[in-house]
Amino acid sequence: MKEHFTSTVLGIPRIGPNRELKRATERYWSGALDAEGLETVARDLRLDSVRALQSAGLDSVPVNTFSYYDQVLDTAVMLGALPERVAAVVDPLDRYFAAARGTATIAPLEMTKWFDTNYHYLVPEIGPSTEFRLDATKVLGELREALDAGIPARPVLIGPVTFLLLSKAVGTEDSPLTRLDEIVPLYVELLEQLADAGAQWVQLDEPALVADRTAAEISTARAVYEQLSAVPRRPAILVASYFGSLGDALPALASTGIDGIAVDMVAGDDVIATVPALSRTLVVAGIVDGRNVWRTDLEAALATLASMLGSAHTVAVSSSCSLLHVPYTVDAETELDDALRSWLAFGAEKVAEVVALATALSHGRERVERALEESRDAQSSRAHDPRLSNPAVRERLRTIGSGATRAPAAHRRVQQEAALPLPVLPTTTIGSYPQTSAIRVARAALRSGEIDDAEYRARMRSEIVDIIALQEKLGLDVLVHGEPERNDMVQYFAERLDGFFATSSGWVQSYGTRCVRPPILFGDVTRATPMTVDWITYAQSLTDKPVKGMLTGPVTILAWSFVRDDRPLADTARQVALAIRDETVDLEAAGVRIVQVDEPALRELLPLRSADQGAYLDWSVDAFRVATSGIADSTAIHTHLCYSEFGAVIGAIAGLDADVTSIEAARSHMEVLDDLAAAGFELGVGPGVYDIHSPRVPSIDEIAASLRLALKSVPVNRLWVNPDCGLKTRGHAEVEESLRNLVEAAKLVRSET
Ligand SMILES: CN1c2c(nc(N)[nH]c2=O)NC[C@@H]1CNc1ccc(C(=O)N[C@@H](CCC(=O)N[C@@H](CCC(=O)N[C@@H](CCC(=O)O)C(=O)O)C(=O)O)C(=O)O)cc1
Ligand SMILES: N[C@@H](CCS)C(=O)O
Ligand SMILES: [Zn+2]
Repeated sequence: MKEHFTSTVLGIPRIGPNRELKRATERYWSGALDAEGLETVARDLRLDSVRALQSAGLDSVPVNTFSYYDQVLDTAVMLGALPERVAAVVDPLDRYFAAARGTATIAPLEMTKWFDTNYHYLVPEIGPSTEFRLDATKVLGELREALDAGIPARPVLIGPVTFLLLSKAVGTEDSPLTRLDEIVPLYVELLEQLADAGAQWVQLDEPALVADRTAAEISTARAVYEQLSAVPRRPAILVASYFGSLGDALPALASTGIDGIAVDMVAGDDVIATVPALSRTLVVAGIVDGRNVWRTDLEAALATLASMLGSAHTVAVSSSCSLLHVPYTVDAETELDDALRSWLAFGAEKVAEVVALATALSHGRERVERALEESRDAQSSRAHDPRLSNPAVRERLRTIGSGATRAPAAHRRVQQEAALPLPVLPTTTIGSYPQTSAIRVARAALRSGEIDDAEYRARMRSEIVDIIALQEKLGLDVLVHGEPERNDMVQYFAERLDGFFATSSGWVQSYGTRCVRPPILFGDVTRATPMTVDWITYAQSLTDKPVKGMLTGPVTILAWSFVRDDRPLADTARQVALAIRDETVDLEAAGVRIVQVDEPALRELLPLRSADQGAYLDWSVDAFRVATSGIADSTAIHTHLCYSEFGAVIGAIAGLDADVTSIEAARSHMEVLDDLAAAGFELGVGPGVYDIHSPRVPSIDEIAASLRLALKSVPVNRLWVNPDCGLKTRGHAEVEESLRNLVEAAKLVRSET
């Protein structure tokens, strides 16, 4: 075995402790900062991060986990696999951003969920025109930068199998995986270049191996790593898995000549002792949770690690996955009470936990007695805190039981048409209108005390006046209030529910420069007072057209929060559902006739292994039904789904039993409609008729063509007309033009029916 290390993490956040990279990149895009200025910000952030990891005591430090946008896009650049359409952009940085975000004339790469996280990657397009060619500039640069600073740097790269499994075939039916024999030689060349540059170890990430894989795919992975490990001049190879168990891929990888395997001991349950070949390999034990924010129970972790050592393995301690998914440090949180603070570990605190565990393994637990004691105290404080348990909500849920349902859909439909007549092909939007800088500045001013609550509300009301006026002018049929008052569709609710607390600086990258501040769900969840009724009723007071109530569903609230790990997720989902149910009832009592309950993350939480999916779909559908079955038959429930390949959840979408489902469909050319029909879906549906992820304004003809296509799969009396998703990231001018065309297209197609 090559000389091994004892402590590491698989990756680190990169957006900057105060979102410095986000701000610098957005300034570069707007022309306010040049490329050199942007690179200076980036280099300073990289060096600060790796120096902090070294001084915290890690003896192997990941590098090349920095990215200007996304690590999968970086890998595509490294392999020469950008689509031909961006080649016309001469400057490499601008070409990179063109692939990520598109330009006025170039469509960007598709963006999709990174496994079951709230991070999104760009999907490489592999086809006949792809000519792979190695360009290792980025990784070699970041390696050199760290080595020059005296850091024991370990370059991190996406492995070849995962890269191709995450790519999509374009212009061919052949799976990208058939191109392995073209990219493996590039990885061989890369290993040689990294060795020459002084890398002792390299990390090749293969998270795709924790999902269900065929025997053929696993033996392909084995063959790849046999080939790579046979390279004579190379760094030691660590193959990293995360987000679940490797299962059969573990013995397959262990049988090759690789030097280390990282296993996720939080989300996975691989049993190291059952794979004898692992005794030749460094086992990098991902025992510190890289995805949630709870402090590690160090005693329990030490016991697990000791049993691995007992079975004669060489072990290094690590995070279970990259720390990209957690905020930088708890130290930045100024508004937490001491008890809550003591339960948490963000990025920096997780690194300290890794170091404490590794020190205990190498030098004995007495060296870290203080850390062990603090960990024990935190476990005990959390277990006994009265805020964690609310007997009333538990009792309420027991009485609701399972299987909450409404009357049959056909009956509801009659009631709803009588309560709220609408034209055929009703037009609507998904909820949010542009979150302008004026809105965010007002919110920042409220936080800093520069304006008071009354002034803030007045400003938001004035936004709502404008948004309602715009929709009336455009002639939309079902209006929304535009969500100006929401910092985020999950955080807004979490800030108003008991059982959650919000962070002040806990930013996590969602995609590109877009970040979220996931709230922390720590105790039983209840709703003290209505959360949205004032805003919706105000919007309704401004118009005779119906305004939709707008809520986020229980599964999405959980998916985009850090959730408690001391209760089953299914129970917590039902508690959140009850809070949303109470809100639907209050909206209805205030005269609202349509309540939309968004579940864009329904697909995201789907377990990666099919064996676990059925149980998840059961409880997630049940939670939605608990949330939406408290109202009269005459009140319509709408839902909205996006950001997904819906395949495995199509049946569940039907199971939600929402009266109308708006669903992302523009990019898949309405294919989802046939899938829904095949799953027996017979309710209202609003397939998105244009993609809101791009500033491009769709023409009337284009939208009309989408509607005609949709009408081949959905009867006219069930079809709604709406964009793919909310408009919060778009600008006012393009929104107005796009929606004008949407309304015109609906009129045109109505005249044809
Ligand atoms: C639909 N999506 C969402 C996901 N997850 C969520 N939790 N929420 C989502 O909506 N996952 C899947 C997708 C991902 N998509 C997006 C899209 C857009 C964003 C985004 O725009 N994020 C914003 C931050 C949003 C926010 O919290 N805003 C706050 C704070 C705003 C702020 O930064 N204020 C400044 C001062 C004001 C100024 O000068 O502009 C400051 O504090 O310094 C708010 O509005 O109050 C982003 O900017 O990244 C995320 C995911
Ligand atoms: N109502 C939300 C859904 C986003 S998925 C919005 O319009 O932004
Ligand atoms: Zn959406």
